[in-house]
Order: sequence, then C-alpha cells, then structure tokens
Amino acid sequence: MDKIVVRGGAPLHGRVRVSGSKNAALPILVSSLLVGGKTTFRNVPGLMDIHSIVCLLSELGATVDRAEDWVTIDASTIDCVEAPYDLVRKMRASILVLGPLVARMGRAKVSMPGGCAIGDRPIDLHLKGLEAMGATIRLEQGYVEAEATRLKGARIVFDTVSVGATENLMMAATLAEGVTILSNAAREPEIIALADVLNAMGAKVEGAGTPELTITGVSHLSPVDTAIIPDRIEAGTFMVAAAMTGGDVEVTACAPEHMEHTLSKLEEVGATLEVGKDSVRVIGPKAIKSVDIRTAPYPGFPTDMQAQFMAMLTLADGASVIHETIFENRFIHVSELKRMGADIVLKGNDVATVKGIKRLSGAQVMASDLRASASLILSGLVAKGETVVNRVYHLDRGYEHIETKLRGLGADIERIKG
Ligand SMILES: CC(=O)N[C@H]1[C@@H](OP(=O)(O)OP(=O)(O)OC[C@H]2O[C@@H](n3ccc(=O)[nH]c3=O)[C@H](O)[C@@H]2O)O[C@H](CO)[C@@H](O)[C@@H]1O
Ligand SMILES: C=C(OP(=O)(O)O)C(=O)O
Repeated sequence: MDKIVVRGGAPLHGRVRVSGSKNAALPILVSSLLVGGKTTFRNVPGLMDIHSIVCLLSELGATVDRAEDWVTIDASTIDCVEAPYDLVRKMRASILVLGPLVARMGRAKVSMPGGCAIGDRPIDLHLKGLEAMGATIRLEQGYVEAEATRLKGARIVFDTVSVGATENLMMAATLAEGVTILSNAAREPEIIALADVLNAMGAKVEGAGTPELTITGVSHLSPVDTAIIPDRIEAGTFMVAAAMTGGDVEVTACAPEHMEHTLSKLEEVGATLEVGKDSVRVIGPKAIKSVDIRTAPYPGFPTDMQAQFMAMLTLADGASVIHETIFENRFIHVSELKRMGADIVLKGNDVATVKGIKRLSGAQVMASDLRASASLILSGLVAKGETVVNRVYHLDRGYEHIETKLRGLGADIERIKG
C-alpha cells in the first residue's frame, strides 16, 4: 500500500483549487438510476469512492462513460438489482442505491454495509423509511432485500438526523405514488445539491435545506447535464493547512456559504480570512489560539473537519475541548497524534482535551480513516523531521491528488508507491 512522506517546516503559500464534493457526487451519481436516459455529471472528483460507485452502477447494468472530471451514466440499460458485498464493503455510500432501485425496478438486494473505523453505522432509518413507504424488507445472509410494486408516499419522522437516510428516501420518494414528508431531515449543502438535481430531472422536491422535505411523486424523471458543488471538507482541510503552518493560501473554486462554522472557527484560532464569492484567502496567525469544538449536523460544525482541527489545536496556546457528537468512535487519530508528541486526553469516546505544545515531532503513523489520514498529513506539515503516513488507502477515497496540491503550495511531501 502507498505511503505519504512529509517533511515539516514550510509555511504554505499560493493558490489551490478545490475539487467537486465527494459527498455530493455520490448520491447525485446514484440518482441517475431513477432516469431512463443518459445523464451528464461535471466537476466529478477523481477519487476511489467515485470509482467504486461507478463500478457499482456498471455492475447494475448502467452504461457509464468517464473522462477527466465528467461522467455520463445511462441507466436505461440496468438489468440487475444486486449490490454485492465486495463493492459495498469498500464504500458504505453504496447503500444509497437501495431506495432508487426499489423505486425504479420494484426490487433491490444490497449487501449490509456494516460498521467502519469511526463506529457502528446502522441503516435502520433507511429501512424504516422504505417500510413506511410500503416496501417489504428482509435481511438475509448479510443482504437487505427490499421489494415494492410501487412505493407509496408516507410521513416519515427520523429519530436522528441522517444525511444518508434523507438522501436515500428523497430519491425513492421522487417516483413514489403520492406525497412523502421527511421530517427531522438533514440540511447539509449536499442534500440541497441532490434536491436541485432531482428537480432538474423533473422531480418535485420542496424544502431542501430545512428540517422538513416534501416530495410529490412523479411517473418518470428525465436526463440532465449538471455540475457537482465544491467539496467543503477538502476546502476546509486546505484552510486548516494554511492556518496551522502560518502560511498565506487562497483556496479557490469553493463555496464559502457552505462553510460558515469552519470559517468562524478558523477566525477564532486567529487566522485572517478574506472571503470572496467562491474563494477564501487564509493568512495563518503568529500563534494559534485554543478553541472548543462540538460537532453537530449541518449547520453545526462538521464531524468531517474534527480531526483536521484537532491536528491544528495540538499547537494552540492553551487547552481546547473537542466534543464528537455524530460518530461513536471518531477519535482514532488521537493515539497517532500522541505518537507525534501531542498532549491529548480522552474522556470516554466523545470528549478530547487537547493541550497545545510547542512543536510536534515527525513519526511513522497509521491512517485509520479518511479524515484521520488528513489530520496526520497536516500534522506532518508542521512537525520536526519526517512523518510517514502509512495505509493511505483511506485518503484516496476522499482527496484528489492531495500531495500534488500541497506540493503546489510549497509543502515537502511525496507519495511512495507500495
Ligand atoms: C457519503 C457521505 O455523505 N458521508 C457523510 C454522511 O455519512 P452518513 O450518511 O453515513 O451519516 P449519517 O448522517 O447517516 O449518520 C449520522 C449519525 O446517524 C446514525 N444513523 C444513521 C443512519 C441510520 O439509519 N441510523 C443511524 O443511527 C449514524 O450512526 C451516525 O451516528 O454524513 C456524515 C455526517 O455528516 C459525514 O460524516 C459523512 O462524510
Ligand atoms: C466519513 C466520511 O465518509 P463516508 O461516509 O463515505 O465514510 C467522510 O467523508 O469523512
């Protein structure tokens, strides 16, 4: 497996362009299953997760064409309703095909995704929602089998805010008979992006971005040509890199309006921000100030930025308390950061107290999940000496050419093929 080697020290300078959003692209590519025709998606990031979802759609029989940053998908040719274990285990978002397949084909068989490094990640809300819409659900030999001649509109109140369940049921409801109301729905920019694409296809989705979505089912959807929104987590990762190295970086092709919490926390640590329409210039502070962070569903502080902020706060001028409220086990990076000299005390699985130190020291570290990988690279950028981040498989799921982009900003970073 590849490794990333980082030699710390250089403040980052220059301009970096953000790619299309992984978390928006995944459901939006899946939405092509609802359409009998060729749909074009632009600004699609070159990521392992995109490769995985494209493989899954091809396996289902869709005709997929991909070049540079665009993908066309024609799902009029689908002849299979099974998402096999080997594809689903690589990427949990594969569960998003469940709702669209039942809605379009009347049947789906999808391997249960199971948990992952950041905790148990159940799909009960996806299944309860489909059942409320009239689907019969069976769990057998590690697979979910769902069937419905035609899904029916229903009122669904989510017990917990779930991005994936909101997306799955929103897509399913577009072709259902009657009106579906999703209450306590997720409000992420990726939810709005999906609703916008569905509406462009002819769906009737109202209320995206609020806690209540109303979806009036239609008989069919039509192909569109659409672009994926910028990746707010990739953008945030580069902004943290700029701030913690004391650099001066303009992050371009981003959507600052999706990043309110991340931007305000960057200002709290002392960074100076110049926010444009689709760019943010980040000038790092002389000294990083400690801040407290509590992750929460959007518009709260994103759990997907928690590990990167923790890496920065290891160097703050005091103690910061970080509460992780979304995932049950999203502090695995703590033990690796401690190997680099960080002073972090964990209370249970959800509270970390980070006491700032003068400097981290380079070490061999192991990446456990996607954002943990990013936090270790960021730490390597400021550590004394060499940091080797092992098992970068996770990183490639969610960051397009991160080492090339960081090198463009002056970082001393390389990939060693393994
Ligand atoms: C591909 C994608 O978009 N991934 C994002 C998505 O993941 P994902 O859609 O998997 O995350 P959810 O919003 O569904 O999960 C939020 C919480 O709800 C729980 N839950 C979820 C579904 C369910 O049926 N039952 C249940 O209990 C989860 O275990 C978790 O504790 O949103 C997360 C929260 O912002 C992000 O960290 C991920 O980057
Ligand atoms: C947790 C993440 O992704 P996924 O839901 O695909 O595991 C992430 O993007 O940080």
